[in-house]
Amino acid sequence: MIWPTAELHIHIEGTVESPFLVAAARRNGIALPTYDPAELSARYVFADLQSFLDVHYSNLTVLRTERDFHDLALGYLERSAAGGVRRAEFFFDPQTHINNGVDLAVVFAGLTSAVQEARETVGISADILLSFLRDLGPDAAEETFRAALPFRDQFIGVALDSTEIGYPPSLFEKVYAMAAAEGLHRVAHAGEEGGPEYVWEALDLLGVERVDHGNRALEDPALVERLRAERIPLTVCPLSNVALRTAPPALKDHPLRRMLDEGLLVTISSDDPAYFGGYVDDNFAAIEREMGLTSVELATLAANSFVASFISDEQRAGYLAEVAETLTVAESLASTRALGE
Ligand code: HPA
Ligand SMILES: [Zn+2]
Repeated sequence: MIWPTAELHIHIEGTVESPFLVAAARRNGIALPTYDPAELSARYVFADLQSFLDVHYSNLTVLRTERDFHDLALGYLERSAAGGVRRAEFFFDPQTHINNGVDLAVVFAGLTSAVQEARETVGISADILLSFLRDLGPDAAEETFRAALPFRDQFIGVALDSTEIGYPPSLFEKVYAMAAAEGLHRVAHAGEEGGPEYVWEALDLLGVERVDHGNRALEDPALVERLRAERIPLTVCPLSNVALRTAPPALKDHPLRRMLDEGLLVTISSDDPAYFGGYVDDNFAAIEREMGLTSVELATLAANSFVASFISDEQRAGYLAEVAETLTVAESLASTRALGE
């Protein structure tokens, strides 16, 4: 079953599939360790977040031109639309590209034209979140934010990613206040590798509307209560967590089970699908298969994604009706199967 969903935790740079990487490297004359896409993908075995980020940032030197960013984002939007995604709110890391010598105007031009094209061709609604690299520190984030202000109408919010431990949300209070003053949405990665205190800080000091990952919030009962009471969404990425060893190796042991049981507003996303084994539909298929989630639970996750997304109430109502219809179909298929057994 393909569930209609909103994908809320997706790094556009993490959608750089190996064949695309090789093609862009050849076009732009950038050296890669190998030009065999299968060999590149075979190297994607990670011990933790940092070991992934090292490979990821090294790959991203291939992205140079407006076309590169356009084709990357369009490829993601088309692929995810085919997997049921109706709405995507994707991150990009401006600092990575600026540090690679690419002008911010080039990045925005490519991404924004892809968003427009995909809306027309495959009917997906998408918006862009500007994400700061926490390991480059608060001054760099503020400088990046000021550099992005001329493009204010091309992104709807700010985010925080990269190496978590040692770079707590508190460092970024000022830049988040600047974003709030601009009327931008605010989200942040917290509790992926960092402890519950990172999630508290993201809520209390950055004023985030959603927490990206948030897995380690479960270690603190008072925090779980806060997330539940305030209906704060967690954008959970099951296949990413297994690949980066931030969850147990077997999906059946993933904290998603407890999050659902605790009544948290959990959503499912793919994070960096080119590296972690799949897109949102692949994540749904994996949790259904490995965790034995019921159709009602899968529908809840799909509905939660629209509840948590930055869309109008009218759009939300339309998407939620679609989730309800899909649940009806899933349940009738299940009862037909049961009758045949
Ligand atoms: O999962 C992630 N965590 C932090 N930073 C990232 N940048 C890309 N993916 C990630
Ligand atoms: Zn992420």
